[in-house]
Amino acid sequence: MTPAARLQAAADILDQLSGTRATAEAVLKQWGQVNRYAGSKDRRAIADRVYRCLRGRQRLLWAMELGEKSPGQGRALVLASLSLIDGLPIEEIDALFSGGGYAPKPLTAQERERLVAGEGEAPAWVTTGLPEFVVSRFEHQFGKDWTAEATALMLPRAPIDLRVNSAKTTRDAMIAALEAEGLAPQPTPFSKYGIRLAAEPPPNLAKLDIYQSGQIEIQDEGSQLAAFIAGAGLLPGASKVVDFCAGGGGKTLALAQMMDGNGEIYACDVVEKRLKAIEPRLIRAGASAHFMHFFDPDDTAQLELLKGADLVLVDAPCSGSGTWRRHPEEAHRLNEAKVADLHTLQTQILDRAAQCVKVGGRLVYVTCSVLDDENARTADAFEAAHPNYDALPIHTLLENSSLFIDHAARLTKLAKGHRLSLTSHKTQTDGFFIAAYTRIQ
Ligand SMILES: C[S@@+](CC[C@H](N)C(=O)[O-])C[C@H]1O[C@@H](n2cnc3c(N)ncnc32)[C@H](O)[C@@H]1O
Repeated sequence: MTPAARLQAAADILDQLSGTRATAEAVLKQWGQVNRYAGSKDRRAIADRVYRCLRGRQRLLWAMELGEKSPGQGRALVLASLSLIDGLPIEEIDALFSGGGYAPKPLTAQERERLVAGEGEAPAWVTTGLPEFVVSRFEHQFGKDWTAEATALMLPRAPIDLRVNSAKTTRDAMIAALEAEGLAPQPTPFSKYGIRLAAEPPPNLAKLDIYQSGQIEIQDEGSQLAAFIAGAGLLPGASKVVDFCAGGGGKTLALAQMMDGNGEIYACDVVEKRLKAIEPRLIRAGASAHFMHFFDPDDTAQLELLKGADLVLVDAPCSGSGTWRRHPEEAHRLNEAKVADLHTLQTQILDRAAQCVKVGGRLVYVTCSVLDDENARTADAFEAAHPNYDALPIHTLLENSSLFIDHAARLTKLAKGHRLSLTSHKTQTDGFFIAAYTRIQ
């Protein structure tokens, strides 16, 4: 493909994305399957352009004087990205937008005028890339750090983190194996089982033997820490662990690793299809002895089966705003009404999950959101409604986490009592919120 044809493809994919709920990754993959003539270099260049446009979306739309819902955004985003992000002069853009062959149509007079005018004085929410309604929340939550927090969350491409399965191998062995593949792995700072790879060039991990044999899993360090903090000092040893919102099983697997073959883990979710995805992962990781369970929120008999747990982890459905550096397209699909609905759902789920913890047992609430509506506010609501739970200070968990976590003192400093927020700015992880409780009666 010519560079110009790649730009047209990126514009088409961006248009397709604005009319779907699918992730950018899925749309790009599907495009590659349909357009077989595109080689791997073409696909990489197109994906790179799409992500540049998604990360800079607010700023680029602003410069082209387009609103959130204006049609024809794909072409405008690509044009503005060439000018404002890549710094191409207008003559070079003209040469690419020639209209010949598979190249995009020539610039209109209006497009030319906007490109020449540049972006002018854009307000902060435009330059940080946050959705507009999130800006006041960030200002309130992070004070003077809010732009640094927003920029770290929205603009850079996130690295790829792996969790090493200690039942099968060691981190040193996996670092050596990845180096032998020509990659440049680094140990993550906090998780003792974490390895970090640069996002570029994207490594094809699924083809590696160490992946296929369950020695490594892809999991952000923040997600590893959430599981390791939840089980700190309790695992291995606890006999009944419930992963109440197990989804695809990222944290189930990390908990299984901590359990080291002891006890039973109940992986629950309301979406059976998601749970099914855990099975092959558990088998690959050598943790297939753990029990899996489909959970219907209206079925009290199922809830009975889960009661008496030593640990219940509620990795609740949330906006996923802490992962926007990986899924920039999701940021612009969120709105205030959805956030309010999520807060209500989270309090309902916590209320059910709390019934499953035995007296003396532990409940840990986790989100991959950076919004107080889903974090502090949901925790406040839970605490107000459950006087039978005491706050469990994060520092006591971190003091008992040395099997799994390094530099715990740095994390302790970030904790506020029994609550801990990880952010892309502060911990170079996806954004996570963790709140821990002990059931006292
Ligand atoms: C953040 S995701 C879980 C991610 C997963 N724990 C991991 O680490 O890969 C939240 C999950 O909660 C599930 N969920 C939604 N409503 C639920 C409910 N009422 N009870 C239990 N799970 C629910 C969703 O289907 C989704 O899989």
